[in-house]
Amino acid sequence: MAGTLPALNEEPAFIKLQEYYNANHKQIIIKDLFVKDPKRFSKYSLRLSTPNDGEILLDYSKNRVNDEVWPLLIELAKSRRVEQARDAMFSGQHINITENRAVLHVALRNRGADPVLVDNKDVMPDVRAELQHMKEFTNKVISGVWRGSTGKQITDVVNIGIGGSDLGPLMVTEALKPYGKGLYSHFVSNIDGTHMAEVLKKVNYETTLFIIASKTFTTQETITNATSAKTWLLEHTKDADAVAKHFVALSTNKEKVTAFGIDSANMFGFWDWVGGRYSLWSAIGLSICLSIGFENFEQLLDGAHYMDNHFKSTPLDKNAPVILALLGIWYSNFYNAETHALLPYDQYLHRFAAYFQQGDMESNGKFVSKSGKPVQYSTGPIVWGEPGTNGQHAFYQLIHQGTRLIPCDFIAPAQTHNPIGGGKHHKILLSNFLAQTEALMAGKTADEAKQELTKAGLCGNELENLLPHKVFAGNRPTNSIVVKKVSPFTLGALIALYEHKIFVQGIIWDINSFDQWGVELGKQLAKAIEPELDTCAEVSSHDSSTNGLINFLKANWK
Ligand SMILES: O=P(O)(O)OC[C@H]1O[C@H](O)[C@@H](O)[C@@H](O)[C@@H]1O
Repeated sequence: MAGTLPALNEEPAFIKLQEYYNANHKQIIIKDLFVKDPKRFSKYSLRLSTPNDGEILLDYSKNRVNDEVWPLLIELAKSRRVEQARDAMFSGQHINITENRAVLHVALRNRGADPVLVDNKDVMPDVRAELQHMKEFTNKVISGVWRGSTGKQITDVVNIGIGGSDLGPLMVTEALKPYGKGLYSHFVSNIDGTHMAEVLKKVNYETTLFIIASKTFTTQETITNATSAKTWLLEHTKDADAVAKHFVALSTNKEKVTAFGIDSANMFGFWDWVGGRYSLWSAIGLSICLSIGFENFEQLLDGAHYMDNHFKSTPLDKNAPVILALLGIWYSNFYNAETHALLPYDQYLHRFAAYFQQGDMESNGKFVSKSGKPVQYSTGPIVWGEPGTNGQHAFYQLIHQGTRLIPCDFIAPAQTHNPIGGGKHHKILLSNFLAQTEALMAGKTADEAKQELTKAGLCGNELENLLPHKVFAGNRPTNSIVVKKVSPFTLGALIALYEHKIFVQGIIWDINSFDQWGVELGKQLAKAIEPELDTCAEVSSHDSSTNGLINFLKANWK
């Protein structure tokens, strides 16, 4: 396990970077770096060959990084003991210190024969047994052997979960729709009854399977939604035994699952060393299996395992997650970038940014270091994004010409699943992806803009007034990640790439990326407020704003 680290801002490698930044950052102009170095692309890009799914290209050459900064960033990773921390995670040490747990989502996709030890016990036999259970169940449901209580084949699967028990399965199910086996997938997460009500309108009780996904099985939203689903089913069937045919649970909490009325034979388990936001590889992935079939789910695991091996065995300067992490640190901690955009040029990846909002912000949204002291530097960025080209017509204006620096990751597949119009759509999509990264980097100078305006027939005051609005400063950094196709394998690799990026950043910032105490306070207060909503009397126990809001709602909800 890595020893105690100095505060990041006192780390010699960090101080060196700070000095370098102070003296030189104004001269780091990406487009000039390309002119100076014809080999820049090959120097600052990686090609990872997968066994069957082509190459994954990571182009990080369009960044404000030169041959002097890069070694300093690598030195920072070394001095923060990233390699030792990585090995501590893979070897099952209790790196989640506030919950005293190992962090071993990598074991869930350990496709080799190696044991993975947690507290001296090999967890792999249990992992494999649970996968086998998922496989058998998936095959039974898809083939129609598993039937509803009235003997009809299951047609619809409703995953009821929230946070890590929703976002991963939802994102992957959407991303891998072309691999669908014919069942309709639905996801209910929000406590807002509208979410459940709208799904129930679409499904038939005789042919619907509800998957109750909750690591703790105590999450208010999920248990309330699950109870409403059960009530709905029983209103339709009047047969209490129907629950066994229409409800399964994914959880670490057998006691609560049984108390809810789900037979433990219909429960798929996992372990406390699987964090919610890293759990799609566990039983929480059952709705993914039911959507794309178990073999494709295994491909997803294989892709993640491939990236795990890359992360484990590649020197830091050629290590894709480390590279992404260091670039993020460069912009967050030196350029004061506050956000990071994830921009997939693939409609199937439309929930990718939402998924990594939890992955990144719940992991690295921390203000104290592992030792409990407030940090004196920025930690996790605000992560956001939408698929291209939609985002271009919404928020790219600010990325191109706003006052903030927004590092962006562009993610694109070389091949589409839907080559409609003879491939025309995909060609246009890809040209937009390429144009955006080029435009963000190169910008448009006042001279160039002037020439354009002159050509368009403008002159005099009219030209001079418009000119400043037509200038693009450029030098806006982007990474481009290109896969051959969004397949189960490449998606698995892509997710693991970002998981490990988040891990590396957490290590450099010296924070615990694996707890989430920040979600607790709101939950506690909501529990206290709920009974206050039951009474008619005006409330005066809070601050005047909260009292005012409660009393307004009470006066208006009938
Ligand atoms: O799976 P569960 O236990 O229902 O938790 C769902 C979610 O709850 C909280 O918001 C957090 O703890 C998340 O990390 C978690 O994913």
